[in-house]
Amino acid sequence: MNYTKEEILSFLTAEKEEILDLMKQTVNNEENNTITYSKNIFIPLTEICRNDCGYCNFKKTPEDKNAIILKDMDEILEELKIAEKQGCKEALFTFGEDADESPAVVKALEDKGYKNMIDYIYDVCLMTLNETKLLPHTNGGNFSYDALKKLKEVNASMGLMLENSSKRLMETIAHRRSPGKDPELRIDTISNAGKLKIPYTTGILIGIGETKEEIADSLLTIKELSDKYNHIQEVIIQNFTVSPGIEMENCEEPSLMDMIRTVVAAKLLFKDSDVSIQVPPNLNYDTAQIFLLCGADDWGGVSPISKDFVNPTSPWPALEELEKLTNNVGFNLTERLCIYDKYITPEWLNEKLLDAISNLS
Ligand SMILES: O=c1nc2n(C[C@H](O)[C@H](O)[C@H](O)CO)c3cc(O)ccc3cc-2c(=O)[nH]1
Ligand SMILES: C[C@H]1O[C@@H](n2cnc3c(N)ncnc32)[C@H](O)[C@@H]1O
Ligand code: MET
Ligand code: SF4
Repeated sequence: MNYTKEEILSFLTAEKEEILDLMKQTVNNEENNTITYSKNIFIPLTEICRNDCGYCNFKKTPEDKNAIILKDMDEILEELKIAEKQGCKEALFTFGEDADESPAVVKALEDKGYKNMIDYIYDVCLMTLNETKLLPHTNGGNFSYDALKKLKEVNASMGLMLENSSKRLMETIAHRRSPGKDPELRIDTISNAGKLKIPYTTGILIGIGETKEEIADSLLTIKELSDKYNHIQEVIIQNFTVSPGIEMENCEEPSLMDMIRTVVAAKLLFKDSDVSIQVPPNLNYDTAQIFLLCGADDWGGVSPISKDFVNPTSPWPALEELEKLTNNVGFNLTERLCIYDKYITPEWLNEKLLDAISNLS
């Protein structure tokens, strides 16, 4: 639907009967009762990052003894093989942005015969396709048009969280040390992915100091990108989660009501667009079911073997448990690939990727 900013804002501030009524609107017209997830393995290629987000518990510096400067291909392949045995179908490569601005990473790349991070990521994804049945999904921050063009060849889908479209946040604890979180830059990356026809995942992070108006703007920004390029397969509504030691350790997590309102608003906005609304179950362990009643229809990547390195203190529910809690509120649970079915066509994928996908079934 095409809602105005005022209408979205009214969803984001709805109370009592009003929010219950909106929740009914999100679910009632649901043609099918299916909630999806992707069985994956999460592999961080590097923990070095040019940004330093106030909420981040992932990034490390080269001085950190345990930092992953650059994960070895052999090690990656070993992990992928274990994942394959467990039936995982997605290799989620998530890592710090522009890590090769750091001399420690440049050195590690040179030692392996690489000049830059993009060439390394490409070869890791290519290895994944050649040596395993898993499909790569890369989420590693902003990439240039040319880098995206290259990575498209070896990724079934890719992703980048918009986080929020507000420039103001660039002056706050959340993003003041993160040039890569400039919304203009993120919108450019997401647009370029659209121009290149890359099936794409994006979303917003709730509870990082944004106003409701800024949430409304962010959702409308994603809607505009989605309408223009049709490449947005899912929108993640992610709640900021405190973990010990982050700069925003003492900041408040978003309330359940605000998450409910945001999921409802996102669902209503994207209802006619065939775009999924994803809420990660591990960040909402006790309340996840409520979001299914607000129109969320995807749990995202769930891993039976790796942790969520971005939110390491939030373990995923076991798949049996996820199924139980999904069934409990009247929905079925179905596995999906990292690329949604409607994108599995030559318009979106090259032959190599189409072959890899047909080998899966
Ligand atoms: O386990 C996680 N998976 C995250 N994923 C993975 C995601 O749930 C799945 O890879 C996609 O749904 C594709 O199957 C992201 C993927 C993106 O493209 C962009 C952002 C994220 C964020 C997370 C995250 O914080 N934790
Ligand atoms: C991979 C994605 O994880 C999200 N992310 C980063 N740190 C946190 C946190 N503390 N809580 C929740 N989500 C977070 C960001 O949105 C990033 O883009
Ligand atoms: C590890 S966070 C996710 C990938 C990237 N660093 C970003 O914030 O967009
Ligand atoms: S959230 Fe991503 S971009 Fe921000 S510091 Fe962490 S790794 Fe870097």
